Amino acid sequence: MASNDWGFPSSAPQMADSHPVESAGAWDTGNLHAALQEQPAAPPNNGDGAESQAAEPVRLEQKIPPKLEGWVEAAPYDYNNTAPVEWDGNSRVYEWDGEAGDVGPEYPELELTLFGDPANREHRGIDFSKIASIQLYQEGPVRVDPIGDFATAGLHPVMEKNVQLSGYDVPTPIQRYCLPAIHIGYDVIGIAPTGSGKTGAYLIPILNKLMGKAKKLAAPRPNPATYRPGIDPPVRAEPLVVIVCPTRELAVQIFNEARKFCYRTMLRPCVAYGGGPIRDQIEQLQKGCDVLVASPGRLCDFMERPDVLTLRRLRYMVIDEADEMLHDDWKDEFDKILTGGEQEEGNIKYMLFSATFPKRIRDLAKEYLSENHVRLRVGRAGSTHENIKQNIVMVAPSLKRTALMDLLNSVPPTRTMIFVNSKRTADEIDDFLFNQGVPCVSIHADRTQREREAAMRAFRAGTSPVLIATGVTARGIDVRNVMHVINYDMPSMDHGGIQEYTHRIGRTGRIGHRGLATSFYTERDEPIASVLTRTLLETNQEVPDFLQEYIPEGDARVNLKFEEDSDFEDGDDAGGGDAGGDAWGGVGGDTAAGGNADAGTGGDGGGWGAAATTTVEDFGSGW
Ligand SMILES: Nc1ncnc2c1ncn2[C@@H]1O[C@H](COP(=O)(O)OP(=O)(O)OP(=O)(O)O)[C@@H](O)[C@H]1O
Repeated sequence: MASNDWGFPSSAPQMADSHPVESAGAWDTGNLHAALQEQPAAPPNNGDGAESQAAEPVRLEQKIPPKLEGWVEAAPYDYNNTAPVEWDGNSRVYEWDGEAGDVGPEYPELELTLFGDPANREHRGIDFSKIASIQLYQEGPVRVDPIGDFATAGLHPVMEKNVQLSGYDVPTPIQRYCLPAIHIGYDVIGIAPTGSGKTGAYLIPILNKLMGKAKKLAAPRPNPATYRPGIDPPVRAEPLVVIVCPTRELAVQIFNEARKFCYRTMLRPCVAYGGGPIRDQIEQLQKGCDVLVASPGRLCDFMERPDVLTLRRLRYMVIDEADEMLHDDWKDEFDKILTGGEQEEGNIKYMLFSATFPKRIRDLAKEYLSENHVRLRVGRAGSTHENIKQNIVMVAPSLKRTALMDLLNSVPPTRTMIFVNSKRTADEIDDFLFNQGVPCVSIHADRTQREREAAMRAFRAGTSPVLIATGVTARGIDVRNVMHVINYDMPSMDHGGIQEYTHRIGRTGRIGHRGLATSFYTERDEPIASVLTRTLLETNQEVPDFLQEYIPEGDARVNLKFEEDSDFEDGDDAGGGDAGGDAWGGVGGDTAAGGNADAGTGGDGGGWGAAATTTVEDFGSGW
């Protein structure tokens, strides 16, 4: 389709021309095509344990539609497939046979499974000049000196190798500060944009710190080389590290990262998540578990079985996607996890991470974190970054489906995530797109875990490059080369509002890559209009005509104010010390005025979440 009535880019070159801030090349077709060529027809080894298991999910109609030009063929779900389910939680981990000292030997075959093909390991296309210019703010009673690179970070040689194998050449800003903070032994709150490496920011230093000490700290476990499940006596899981996150998909993803960083160490990672096979999960735990990644419901369930799990050895508790975890829906589980598992208070370091930062996290932090904790923030909490080009398109509700097809046809076929606000819409859009020949899958809370895992595998493998999801199920999901995020429904202000928008569009433009986010806007979305407009302005995006009336008066960029900042409490900074009120709020402002900002190369205001012209005062002053 050459043109359309919706204002979509009608071809990739037009996208290049229409990008308001980037120099030539940011949106050229070369980037898009290169990314597309990185999607192999056969499932690639993404190092996520998904390589050989792609399957398709359920949808209402199963007749195979004609293939849509440019896309791989849409495949129906195979109800006759009676093969045993390959649960993600059973993916192979490095197993130490107890004889090799603190560090185990290399296993090239497992290395390939964990880290993928060496040819694909480096993170091509990352704009590290941008990363170096990102501003980071430290606040609170303690400050740390950042590391410059991984080589001089004091990592154990095996961890350094694992970092290399993961394709990490240069630490991201949140990693530069988290590594020393966790190494020294502080509690940490880390707030950084979507896709900026928060998982590595806590996993690398925590596991590094435990390396070499596992013999002393970890519970005894059977020798995996000789252990016979069901015959030999099992052990109870006594993890040193627990990582809690809100969704099953994210738990699996973090587990897969932990599998990489635990390679050749004595530390054994496990994952526990709702919907997954409880028996298998218990069997895994009974082989010993040092690092447990879990969704809250299943974790609480296991905590009630003291023969399966105890937290008495716990040293590190990480809460990922902390703001979602603090949602009232999770309150009971959360209280229980933080206080009800035999853990020894005083021995545990707490870490909270998220891209968005509502007041609830700050209150929780005060309750659980030690007074001497480190608070790190990259850009304004909840800000989106300029790597993502954001288009907002006015669409009549009745024409959304047509608009969606036009949109998909107006850019080259690429890995795409489509967000909707209800499970029903997810089903309907999945059905609709499938029947149009679009190779899609969908996930939402009513799907069985088997279907959810099959859908994620197919999406990661590229056999179904379009994923339809409700917002919450896709929190934190990291899939390479998602080039386009579509908000078929704009997030509602009652369910996450602009923070939800930030998390959703953050599925693209990750770790220095570029991405496109297109959001359908209807008259019913008026409640989000004002904060959406300010978000667009903050990251130098084009504001469409129908949102012009929401641009703040005066110098628009200077007058940006965000509700979530307005409840920052003055004088709540236990130590402060840096000039200018030590705020976390500054977005690309003058370092002197903005407190303890680290702008790497001096900052051009063009980094992730950084908008050059806003001042610190606009966002309040500290906690
Ligand atoms: N230093 C690094 N160099 C190269 N790639 C990295 C580095 N750190 C992390 N990555 C990769 O960047 C991607 C995004 O990282 P991650 O998922 O941790 O982001 P995040 O900040 O947790 O995002 P979100 O807020 O959306 O959950 C991952 O694929 C990860 O492997």
